[in-house]
Amino acid sequence: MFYEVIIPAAGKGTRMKAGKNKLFLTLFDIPLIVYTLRVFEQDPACRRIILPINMDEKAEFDRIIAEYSFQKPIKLIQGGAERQDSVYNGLQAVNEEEGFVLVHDGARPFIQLVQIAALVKAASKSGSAILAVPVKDTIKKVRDNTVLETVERSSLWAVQTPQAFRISLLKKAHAEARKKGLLGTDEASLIENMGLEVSVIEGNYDNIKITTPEDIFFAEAILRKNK
Ligand SMILES: Nc1ccn([C@@H]2O[C@H](COP(=O)(O)OP(=O)(O)OP(=O)(O)O)[C@@H](O)[C@H]2O)c(=O)n1
Ligand SMILES: C[C@](O)(CO)[C@H](O)COP(=O)(O)O
Repeated sequence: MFYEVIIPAAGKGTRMKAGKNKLFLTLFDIPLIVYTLRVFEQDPACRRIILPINMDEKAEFDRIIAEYSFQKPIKLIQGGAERQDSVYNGLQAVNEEEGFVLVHDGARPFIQLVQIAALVKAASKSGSAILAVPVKDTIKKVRDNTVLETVERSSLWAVQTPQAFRISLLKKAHAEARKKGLLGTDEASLIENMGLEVSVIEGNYDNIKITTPEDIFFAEAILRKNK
């Protein structure tokens, strides 16, 4: 099953406190975004990469793409104010109506091909599929530094990317969200908003999103572990 992947890469990396797009930070001297791009470069099922970026950073992305000799088509497009806007803009570059599209955070460099294959297979059946891992911590709702309630942990999963969708379904969900002014933190929530089923495939805990400064150290530990 072939697919195109949208890799949102237009964020500011505010929580990383690096003063620049965290995707340009290096892990053992290689930019974070290179690790993510390499996975899809190596996946024969991936036909094309669509990269929503801040066009002010285009020269840096062009330099990285040239330096690391990516051969697969990578289409740079303008990202948006929110991650959802960047993905929406990316969808406008997906020409087909049939087939599948994946959305994967540029900030998740450790996705593995075997997980992508399982995800696409699940999406081919249900139309929508996400990777997630069971929550390990106790989760509580808190307000004003006071516990409101403890959330039953057995049904809680920490959601990751990629998320895989039938193209027509995701386009409809984004259009519906725009109409309703709905802003979700992932694509699956827009599908759920339409009352549609989303399959969940268990991923692994290595597939972290590099978000805050300590994640760089976790990332380098994962790279050392997987060498
Ligand atoms: N307007 C945005 C915001 C985020 N992203 C991308 O979406 C992914 C996940 O977002 P996140 O981890 O939140 O990245 P940032 O938005 O850069 O981080 P922060 O929220 O700390 O600023 C990242 O690859 C980021 O580049 C994007 O393409 N467009
Ligand atoms: C899509 C996501 O990675 C699933 O966990 C997450 O919601 C992205 O959140 P962010 O704040 O945009 O990084």
